[in-house]
Amino acid sequence: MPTVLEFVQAAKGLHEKLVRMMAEGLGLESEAFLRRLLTPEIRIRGKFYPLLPEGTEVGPNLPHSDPFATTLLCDTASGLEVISADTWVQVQSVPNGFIVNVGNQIEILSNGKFKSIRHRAGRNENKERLSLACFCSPENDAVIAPLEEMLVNGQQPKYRTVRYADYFKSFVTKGVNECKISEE
Ligand SMILES: O=C(O)CCC(=O)C(=O)O
Ligand SMILES: [Fe+2]
Repeated sequence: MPTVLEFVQAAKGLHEKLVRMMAEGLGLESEAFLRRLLTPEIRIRGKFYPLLPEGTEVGPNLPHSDPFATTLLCDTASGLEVISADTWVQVQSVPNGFIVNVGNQIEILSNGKFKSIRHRAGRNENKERLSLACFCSPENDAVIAPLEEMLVNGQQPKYRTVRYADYFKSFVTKGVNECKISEE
């Protein structure tokens, strides 16, 4: 099998395993999220961040949360930043490992128990950086809404019901920077 397809298959397996563990972590049946996401769709995107001469002006890296279910990211040097207590914190690159972002779809399904992390991608100040992101999405026709199991003890849904393809279209139209999860 070609290497890229093998990689995508492995990423899909890891995504499914993680999503099962997340459901179990909330005390739900292990398939509770996957049943709603239907067949996961995986897209990969590579980005190269060159080492730039000192003083080079670069545009801002847009803060955003990923519109997918999860993002699995590997990189060759640190550069991703996440917001923590109103401060941007650089995420340590993990050699031969993945950084896992919870995406908006898991936040919605869990009715906000899992937070889709706000992040921005950047260069490393000291060396060039290559990142490879695996975006793991629900199927286009998947209907995403807070799971009924999350609406116990009077909990109200914090997000409206969306069809994934419509959600994604709105995300792309508005631009990552302008979208709030509940509006997307
Ligand atoms: O290149 C990175 O570090 C992450 C890129 C990213 O956040 C994205 O493509 O959504
Ligand atoms: Fe992202």
